[in-house]
Amino acid sequence: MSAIITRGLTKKYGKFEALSGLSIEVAEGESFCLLGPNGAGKSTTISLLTGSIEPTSGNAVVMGVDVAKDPIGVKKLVGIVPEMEYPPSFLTVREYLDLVCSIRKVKEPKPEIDRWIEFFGLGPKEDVLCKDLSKGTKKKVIVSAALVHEPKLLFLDEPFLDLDPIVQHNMKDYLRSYVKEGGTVFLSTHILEIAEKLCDRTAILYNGKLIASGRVAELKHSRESLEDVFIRLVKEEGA
Ligand SMILES: Nc1ncnc2c1ncn2[C@@H]1O[C@H](COP(=O)(O)OP(=O)(O)OP(=O)(O)O)[C@@H](O)[C@H]1O
Repeated sequence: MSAIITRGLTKKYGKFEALSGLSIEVAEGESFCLLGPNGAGKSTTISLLTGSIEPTSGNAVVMGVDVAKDPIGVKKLVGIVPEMEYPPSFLTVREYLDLVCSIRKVKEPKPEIDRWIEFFGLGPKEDVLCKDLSKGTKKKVIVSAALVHEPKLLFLDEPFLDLDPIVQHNMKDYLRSYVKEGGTVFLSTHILEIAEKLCDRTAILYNGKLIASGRVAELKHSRESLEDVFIRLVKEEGA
């Protein structure tokens, strides 16, 4: 079954088209990477797929749910790490994760919360108000909140930003095993080295348009890295 299907997905702000007729399909159990220069439309795509904004035209179906018709229904099924989001300043780390578990109706929240607190080394900070955390620690809390209800599909918008190299490494390992066990990852990142290691397929956006998509290996010429592919395709498009 497809985890994500979009058909002609378009978002306009006035006359400006932030996303133009995106049609893609992501299978369950796949690790899919959305790439593109600044302003290409990556966050717009994730916001449309998670029901945070409405499309101007076209449609998206996520885990069998039509996003425009049931945006709340989609949120229940997926984990989301938005690009720019901080946990609520007035809650401690544990209180926030507790709140997320109760909203997502996690049956046994404590072991789940303990698991992510341990994974991200948040133990010494679990009773600290989120407003008093460092930027990277806030990111760890946001990622924990996306994972704590064990969703089958993860939307990750620059999830590695602000995380130290050890945490990035552990996250990569976790995401690999998550996909191996049947989870689906939809990742947007500028860290192409990570994208190359994690993703089976990719789509590259430029000025809101899809300029390339396919298996990472198939987009490469001979010895190219994903970074080489990205720079070549974006330069060709720009020219
Ligand atoms: N609310 C808005 N009103 C007007 N324009 C917007 C709005 N939100 C996004 N845009 C524009 O849509 C385009 C795509 O933005 P988006 O955030 O999706 O890009 P991105 O690929 O995620 O970029 P980055 O890599 O810099 O995060 C940009 O030109 C942006 O300025």
